[in-house]
Amino acid sequence: MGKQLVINDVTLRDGMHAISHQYSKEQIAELTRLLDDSGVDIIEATHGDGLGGSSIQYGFSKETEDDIIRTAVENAKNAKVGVLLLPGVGTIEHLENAHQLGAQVVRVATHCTEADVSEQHIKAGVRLGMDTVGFLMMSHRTSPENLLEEAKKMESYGAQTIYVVDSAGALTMDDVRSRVSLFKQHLSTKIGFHAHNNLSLGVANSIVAIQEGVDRIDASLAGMGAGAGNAALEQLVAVMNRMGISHNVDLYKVMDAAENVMKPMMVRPVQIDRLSLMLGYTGVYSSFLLFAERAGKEYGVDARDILVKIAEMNAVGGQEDWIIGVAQDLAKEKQIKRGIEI
Ligand SMILES: C[C@H](O)CC(=O)C(=O)O
Ligand SMILES: [Mn+2]
Repeated sequence: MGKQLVINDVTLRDGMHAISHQYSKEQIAELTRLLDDSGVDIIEATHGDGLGGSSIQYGFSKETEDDIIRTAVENAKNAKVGVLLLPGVGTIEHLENAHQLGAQVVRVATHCTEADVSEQHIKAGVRLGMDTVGFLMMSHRTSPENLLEEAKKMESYGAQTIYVVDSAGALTMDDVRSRVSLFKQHLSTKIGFHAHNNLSLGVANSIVAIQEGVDRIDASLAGMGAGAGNAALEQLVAVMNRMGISHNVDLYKVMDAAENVMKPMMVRPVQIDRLSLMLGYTGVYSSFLLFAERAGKEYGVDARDILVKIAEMNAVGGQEDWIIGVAQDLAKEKQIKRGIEI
Protein backbone atom coordinates (compact mmCIF):
# COMPACT_ATOMS: atom_id res chain seq x y z
CA MET A 1 0.00 0.00 0.00
CA GLY A 2 3.14 2.20 0.04
CA LYS A 3 2.94 3.60 -3.48
CA GLN A 4 1.26 6.93 -4.20
CA LEU A 5 -2.15 6.36 -5.75
CA VAL A 6 -3.14 8.62 -8.68
CA ILE A 7 -6.61 10.12 -8.27
CA ASN A 8 -8.42 10.79 -11.53
CA ASP A 9 -11.36 13.04 -10.74
CA VAL A 10 -14.44 12.70 -12.97
CA THR A 11 -16.71 15.38 -11.46
CA LEU A 12 -16.51 17.40 -14.67
CA ARG A 13 -16.97 14.48 -17.06
CA ASP A 14 -19.02 11.61 -15.55
CA GLY A 15 -20.70 14.33 -13.45
CA MET A 16 -21.88 15.86 -16.71
CA HIS A 17 -24.37 12.98 -17.09
CA ALA A 18 -25.95 13.83 -13.75
CA ILE A 19 -26.56 17.42 -14.81
CA SER A 20 -27.54 16.53 -18.41
CA HIS A 21 -24.24 18.10 -19.57
CA GLN A 22 -25.37 21.56 -18.38
CA TYR A 23 -22.45 22.81 -16.25
CA SER A 24 -21.77 26.46 -17.02
CA LYS A 25 -18.27 27.85 -17.61
CA GLU A 26 -18.42 29.49 -14.17
CA GLN A 27 -19.28 26.17 -12.51
CA ILE A 28 -16.52 24.38 -14.42
CA ALA A 29 -14.04 27.05 -13.34
CA GLU A 30 -15.06 26.90 -9.69
CA LEU A 31 -15.04 23.10 -9.49
CA THR A 32 -11.68 22.91 -11.27
CA ARG A 33 -10.12 25.38 -8.84
CA LEU A 34 -11.43 23.48 -5.83
CA LEU A 35 -10.33 20.09 -7.18
CA ASP A 36 -6.93 21.40 -8.19
CA ASP A 37 -6.41 22.98 -4.77
CA SER A 38 -7.46 19.73 -3.06
CA GLY A 39 -4.58 17.86 -4.70
CA VAL A 40 -6.28 15.52 -7.19
CA ASP A 41 -3.83 14.47 -9.88
CA ILE A 42 -6.05 14.47 -12.98
CA ILE A 43 -9.22 16.43 -13.70
CA GLU A 44 -11.23 14.95 -16.55
CA ALA A 45 -13.46 17.50 -18.26
CA THR A 46 -15.63 16.89 -21.32
CA HIS A 47 -19.21 16.09 -22.24
CA GLY A 48 -20.25 12.96 -20.28
CA ASP A 49 -19.86 10.84 -23.41
CA GLY A 50 -16.50 12.35 -24.19
CA LEU A 51 -15.20 14.33 -27.14
CA GLY A 52 -17.85 14.84 -29.81
CA GLY A 53 -20.55 13.73 -27.36
CA SER A 54 -22.66 16.88 -27.57
CA SER A 55 -25.36 15.67 -29.97
CA ILE A 56 -29.02 14.80 -30.31
CA GLN A 57 -28.21 11.17 -29.40
CA TYR A 58 -26.48 11.92 -26.11
CA GLY A 59 -27.80 15.39 -25.29
CA PHE A 60 -26.28 18.77 -26.05
CA SER A 61 -23.90 20.33 -23.54
CA LYS A 62 -24.44 23.90 -22.35
CA GLU A 63 -20.90 24.95 -23.20
CA THR A 64 -18.89 24.04 -26.26
CA GLU A 65 -16.27 21.30 -26.06
CA ASP A 66 -13.52 23.88 -26.50
CA ASP A 67 -14.87 26.03 -23.67
CA ILE A 68 -15.17 23.06 -21.30
CA ILE A 69 -11.57 21.97 -21.88
CA ARG A 70 -10.15 25.50 -22.02
CA THR A 71 -11.86 26.50 -18.77
CA ALA A 72 -10.52 23.43 -16.98
CA VAL A 73 -7.00 23.99 -18.35
CA GLU A 74 -7.01 27.68 -17.37
CA ASN A 75 -8.06 26.91 -13.81
CA ALA A 76 -5.89 23.86 -13.08
CA LYS A 77 -2.51 24.96 -11.74
CA ASN A 78 -1.14 21.56 -10.73
CA ALA A 79 -3.51 18.85 -11.89
CA LYS A 80 -3.36 17.55 -15.46
CA VAL A 81 -6.54 17.96 -17.46
CA GLY A 82 -7.86 14.81 -19.13
CA VAL A 83 -10.41 14.01 -21.81
CA LEU A 84 -12.47 10.93 -22.60
CA LEU A 85 -12.73 9.66 -26.15
CA LEU A 86 -15.11 6.98 -27.45
CA PRO A 87 -13.92 6.05 -30.94
CA GLY A 88 -16.74 6.81 -33.33
CA VAL A 89 -18.31 9.42 -31.06
CA GLY A 90 -15.07 11.41 -31.02
CA THR A 91 -12.42 11.44 -33.72
CA ILE A 92 -8.66 11.85 -33.85
CA GLU A 93 -9.29 15.45 -34.97
CA HIS A 94 -11.24 16.05 -31.75
CA LEU A 95 -8.29 14.61 -29.82
CA GLU A 96 -5.74 16.79 -31.61
CA ASN A 97 -7.88 19.82 -30.84
CA ALA A 98 -8.19 18.84 -27.15
CA HIS A 99 -4.42 18.40 -26.98
CA GLN A 100 -3.92 21.83 -28.56
CA LEU A 101 -6.19 23.29 -25.89
CA GLY A 102 -3.93 21.82 -23.20
CA ALA A 103 -5.38 18.39 -22.36
CA GLN A 104 -2.57 16.06 -21.28
CA VAL A 105 -4.42 12.82 -20.58
CA VAL A 106 -6.69 10.86 -22.92
CA ARG A 107 -8.80 7.87 -21.95
CA VAL A 108 -9.87 5.87 -24.98
CA ALA A 109 -13.08 4.08 -24.04
CA THR A 110 -14.63 1.04 -25.72
CA HIS A 111 -17.20 -1.57 -24.78
CA CYS A 112 -15.41 -4.36 -22.88
CA THR A 113 -15.37 -6.71 -25.87
CA GLU A 114 -14.46 -4.16 -28.54
CA ALA A 115 -10.93 -3.03 -27.72
CA ASP A 116 -9.92 -3.40 -31.35
CA VAL A 117 -11.75 -0.17 -32.24
CA SER A 118 -9.35 1.76 -29.98
CA GLU A 119 -6.17 1.07 -31.95
CA GLN A 120 -5.97 4.25 -34.01
CA HIS A 121 -7.08 6.49 -31.16
CA ILE A 122 -4.65 5.01 -28.63
CA LYS A 123 -1.83 5.33 -31.17
CA ALA A 124 -2.85 8.95 -31.80
CA GLY A 125 -2.74 9.70 -28.06
CA VAL A 126 0.74 8.20 -27.81
CA ARG A 127 1.90 10.09 -30.94
CA LEU A 128 0.71 13.35 -29.36
CA GLY A 129 2.77 12.55 -26.25
CA MET A 130 -0.33 12.31 -24.07
CA ASP A 131 -0.75 10.13 -20.99
CA THR A 132 -2.81 7.50 -22.87
CA VAL A 133 -5.24 5.21 -21.12
CA GLY A 134 -7.44 2.33 -22.29
CA PHE A 135 -10.88 2.31 -20.65
CA LEU A 136 -12.85 -0.97 -20.87
CA MET A 137 -16.47 -0.06 -20.21
CA MET A 138 -19.24 -2.37 -18.91
CA SER A 139 -16.59 -4.76 -17.58
CA HIS A 140 -19.26 -6.92 -15.90
CA ARG A 141 -20.48 -8.02 -19.33
CA THR A 142 -17.54 -10.32 -20.01
CA SER A 143 -15.45 -12.82 -18.05
CA PRO A 144 -12.23 -11.73 -16.30
CA GLU A 145 -10.24 -13.87 -18.78
CA ASN A 146 -11.82 -12.28 -21.80
CA LEU A 147 -11.47 -8.79 -20.33
CA LEU A 148 -7.75 -9.50 -19.99
CA GLU A 149 -7.55 -10.48 -23.67
CA GLU A 150 -9.16 -7.16 -24.60
CA ALA A 151 -6.81 -5.29 -22.27
CA LYS A 152 -3.82 -6.98 -23.94
CA LYS A 153 -4.97 -5.54 -27.27
CA MET A 154 -4.97 -2.05 -25.75
CA GLU A 155 -1.53 -2.73 -24.30
CA SER A 156 -0.26 -3.77 -27.74
CA TYR A 157 -1.54 -0.45 -29.22
CA GLY A 158 0.56 1.45 -26.67
CA ALA A 159 -1.86 2.27 -23.83
CA GLN A 160 0.16 3.11 -20.72
CA THR A 161 -2.65 2.47 -18.25
CA ILE A 162 -5.69 0.20 -18.64
CA TYR A 163 -8.90 0.49 -16.65
CA VAL A 164 -11.50 -1.96 -15.43
CA VAL A 165 -14.63 0.19 -15.77
CA ASP A 166 -17.76 -0.72 -13.83
CA SER A 167 -20.09 1.41 -15.97
CA ALA A 168 -23.26 -0.18 -14.60
CA GLY A 169 -22.12 -0.35 -10.99
CA ALA A 170 -22.87 -4.06 -11.26
CA LEU A 171 -19.58 -5.61 -10.15
CA THR A 172 -19.39 -7.13 -6.69
CA MET A 173 -16.18 -7.07 -4.69
CA ASP A 174 -15.12 -10.55 -5.85
CA ASP A 175 -15.83 -9.51 -9.46
CA VAL A 176 -13.49 -6.55 -9.07
CA ARG A 177 -10.82 -8.65 -7.37
CA SER A 178 -10.80 -11.29 -10.12
CA ARG A 179 -10.55 -8.74 -12.94
CA VAL A 180 -7.93 -6.48 -11.37
CA SER A 181 -5.76 -9.36 -10.14
CA LEU A 182 -5.64 -10.89 -13.65
CA PHE A 183 -4.63 -7.50 -15.06
CA LYS A 184 -1.96 -7.20 -12.39
CA GLN A 185 -0.52 -10.65 -13.17
CA HIS A 186 -0.51 -10.38 -16.94
CA LEU A 187 -0.19 -6.72 -18.02
CA SER A 188 2.91 -4.61 -17.90
CA THR A 189 0.90 -1.38 -18.05
CA LYS A 190 -0.38 0.59 -15.08
CA ILE A 191 -3.92 -0.35 -14.03
CA GLY A 192 -6.94 1.70 -13.01
CA PHE A 193 -10.47 1.19 -11.70
CA HIS A 194 -13.62 3.27 -12.26
CA ALA A 195 -16.60 2.58 -9.97
CA HIS A 196 -20.30 3.40 -9.99
CA ASN A 197 -22.20 3.27 -6.74
CA ASN A 198 -25.48 1.71 -7.90
CA LEU A 199 -25.15 -1.30 -5.57
CA SER A 200 -23.60 0.87 -2.85
CA LEU A 201 -20.17 -0.66 -3.54
CA GLY A 202 -18.39 2.33 -5.11
CA VAL A 203 -15.89 2.95 -2.31
CA ALA A 204 -15.64 -0.72 -1.26
CA ASN A 205 -14.92 -1.85 -4.82
CA SER A 206 -12.32 0.90 -5.21
CA ILE A 207 -10.59 -0.27 -2.04
CA VAL A 208 -10.57 -3.86 -3.30
CA ALA A 209 -9.02 -2.61 -6.54
CA ILE A 210 -6.37 -0.72 -4.55
CA GLN A 211 -5.65 -3.83 -2.48
CA GLU A 212 -5.18 -5.76 -5.73
CA GLY A 213 -2.62 -3.20 -6.85
CA VAL A 214 -4.22 -0.58 -9.12
CA ASP A 215 -2.24 2.58 -9.74
CA ARG A 216 -5.18 4.89 -10.48
CA ILE A 217 -8.65 5.32 -9.04
CA ASP A 218 -11.54 7.45 -10.27
CA ALA A 219 -13.73 9.45 -7.93
CA SER A 220 -15.87 12.58 -7.95
CA LEU A 221 -17.10 15.18 -5.48
CA ALA A 222 -20.15 13.83 -3.64
CA GLY A 223 -20.08 10.99 -6.19
CA MET A 224 -21.32 13.38 -8.92
CA GLY A 225 -21.73 11.02 -11.88
CA ALA A 226 -24.12 8.87 -13.87
CA GLY A 227 -26.61 6.60 -12.08
CA ALA A 228 -25.99 6.55 -8.34
CA GLY A 229 -22.73 8.31 -9.13
CA ASN A 230 -19.07 7.31 -8.87
CA ALA A 231 -17.01 6.60 -5.76
CA ALA A 232 -17.46 9.80 -3.72
CA LEU A 233 -14.04 11.43 -3.50
CA GLU A 234 -14.40 12.65 0.08
CA GLN A 235 -15.62 9.23 1.27
CA LEU A 236 -12.86 7.40 -0.57
CA VAL A 237 -10.21 9.75 0.84
CA ALA A 238 -11.55 9.26 4.38
CA VAL A 239 -11.34 5.48 4.01
CA MET A 240 -7.90 5.62 2.37
CA ASN A 241 -6.64 7.79 5.23
CA ARG A 242 -7.95 5.30 7.77
CA MET A 243 -6.20 2.49 5.88
CA GLY A 244 -2.91 4.32 5.43
CA ILE A 245 -3.11 4.40 1.63
CA SER A 246 -0.89 7.15 0.16
CA HIS A 247 -2.43 9.81 -2.10
CA ASN A 248 -2.24 13.57 -2.59
CA VAL A 249 -5.75 14.72 -1.67
CA ASP A 250 -6.69 16.91 1.29
CA LEU A 251 -9.69 15.43 3.12
CA TYR A 252 -11.17 18.65 4.54
CA LYS A 253 -10.91 20.43 1.19
CA VAL A 254 -12.84 17.75 -0.68
CA MET A 255 -15.37 17.43 2.15
CA ASP A 256 -16.03 21.18 1.96
CA ALA A 257 -16.15 21.24 -1.85
CA ALA A 258 -18.62 18.34 -1.91
CA GLU A 259 -20.88 19.82 0.76
CA ASN A 260 -20.73 23.55 0.01
CA VAL A 261 -20.39 23.59 -3.77
CA MET A 262 -21.13 20.28 -5.45
CA LYS A 263 -24.32 19.22 -3.67
CA PRO A 264 -26.07 22.59 -4.16
CA MET A 265 -25.31 22.35 -7.91
CA MET A 266 -27.09 19.00 -8.28
CA VAL A 267 -30.34 19.16 -10.20
CA ARG A 268 -31.38 15.61 -9.30
CA PRO A 269 -29.67 14.31 -6.15
CA VAL A 270 -27.00 11.78 -7.03
CA GLN A 271 -28.09 8.95 -4.77
CA ILE A 272 -29.08 5.30 -4.55
CA ASP A 273 -32.80 5.30 -5.19
CA ARG A 274 -34.94 2.54 -6.66
CA LEU A 275 -34.01 3.47 -10.22
CA SER A 276 -30.25 3.85 -9.79
CA LEU A 277 -30.22 0.67 -7.67
CA MET A 278 -31.99 -1.06 -10.55
CA LEU A 279 -29.14 -0.07 -12.89
CA GLY A 280 -26.67 -2.03 -10.78
CA TYR A 281 -29.10 -4.85 -10.22
CA THR A 282 -29.82 -5.37 -13.92
CA GLY A 283 -26.38 -4.31 -15.18
CA VAL A 284 -27.50 -1.36 -17.31
CA TYR A 285 -25.19 1.49 -18.31
CA SER A 286 -25.41 4.18 -15.59
CA SER A 287 -25.85 7.05 -18.02
CA PHE A 288 -29.21 5.57 -19.09
CA LEU A 289 -30.74 6.69 -15.77
CA LEU A 290 -32.14 10.07 -16.77
CA PHE A 291 -33.22 8.78 -20.21
CA ALA A 292 -35.22 5.93 -18.58
CA GLU A 293 -36.68 8.21 -15.95
CA ARG A 294 -37.89 10.72 -18.58
CA ALA A 295 -39.29 7.99 -20.85
CA GLY A 296 -41.10 6.35 -17.91
CA LYS A 297 -42.83 9.64 -17.08
CA GLU A 298 -43.61 10.48 -20.69
CA TYR A 299 -45.18 7.10 -21.53
CA GLY A 300 -46.69 6.38 -18.11
CA VAL A 301 -44.72 3.19 -17.47
CA ASP A 302 -42.49 2.04 -14.60
CA ALA A 303 -38.94 3.04 -15.51
CA ARG A 304 -37.69 -0.11 -13.76
CA ASP A 305 -39.51 -2.20 -16.35
CA ILE A 306 -37.75 -0.22 -19.07
CA LEU A 307 -34.38 -1.06 -17.50
CA VAL A 308 -35.23 -4.77 -17.24
CA LYS A 309 -36.00 -4.88 -20.96
CA ILE A 310 -32.95 -2.82 -21.86
CA ALA A 311 -30.80 -5.26 -19.87
CA GLU A 312 -32.36 -8.21 -21.70
CA MET A 313 -31.49 -6.50 -24.99
CA ASN A 314 -27.84 -6.16 -23.88
CA ALA A 315 -27.86 -2.46 -24.78
CA VAL A 316 -24.56 -0.59 -24.73
CA GLY A 317 -23.68 3.11 -24.69
CA GLY A 318 -24.90 4.80 -27.86
CA GLN A 319 -28.18 2.89 -27.82
CA GLU A 320 -30.01 5.45 -25.66
CA ASP A 321 -32.69 5.74 -28.36
CA TRP A 322 -33.79 2.13 -27.63
CA ILE A 323 -35.19 3.40 -24.35
CA ILE A 324 -37.97 5.32 -26.12
CA GLY A 325 -38.89 2.27 -28.21
CA VAL A 326 -39.06 0.05 -25.12
CA ALA A 327 -41.18 2.63 -23.24
CA GLN A 328 -43.58 2.82 -26.20
CA ASP A 329 -43.90 -0.98 -26.33
CA LEU A 330 -44.54 -1.18 -22.59
CA ALA A 331 -47.17 1.56 -22.85
CA LYS A 332 -48.90 -0.34 -25.68
CA GLU A 333 -48.86 -3.59 -23.65
CA LYS A 334 -50.36 -1.69 -20.72
CA GLN A 335 -53.15 -0.28 -22.92
CA ILE A 336 -53.91 -3.71 -24.36
CA LYS A 337 -54.13 -5.23 -20.87
CA ARG A 338 -56.45 -2.39 -19.76
CA GLY A 339 -58.60 -2.93 -22.85
CA ILE A 340 -58.94 -6.62 -21.99
CA GLU A 341 -59.74 -5.84 -18.36
CA ILE A 342 -62.47 -3.36 -19.41
C1 LIG B 1 -19.22 7.22 -21.60
C2 LIG B 1 -19.31 6.67 -20.20
O1 LIG B 1 -20.03 7.55 -19.38
C3 LIG B 1 -17.94 6.35 -19.66
C4 LIG B 1 -17.99 5.95 -18.25
O2 LIG B 1 -17.72 6.73 -17.35
C5 LIG B 1 -18.45 4.61 -17.90
O3 LIG B 1 -18.60 3.76 -18.80
O4 LIG B 1 -18.68 4.39 -16.70
MN1 LIG C 1 -18.67 6.21 -15.48
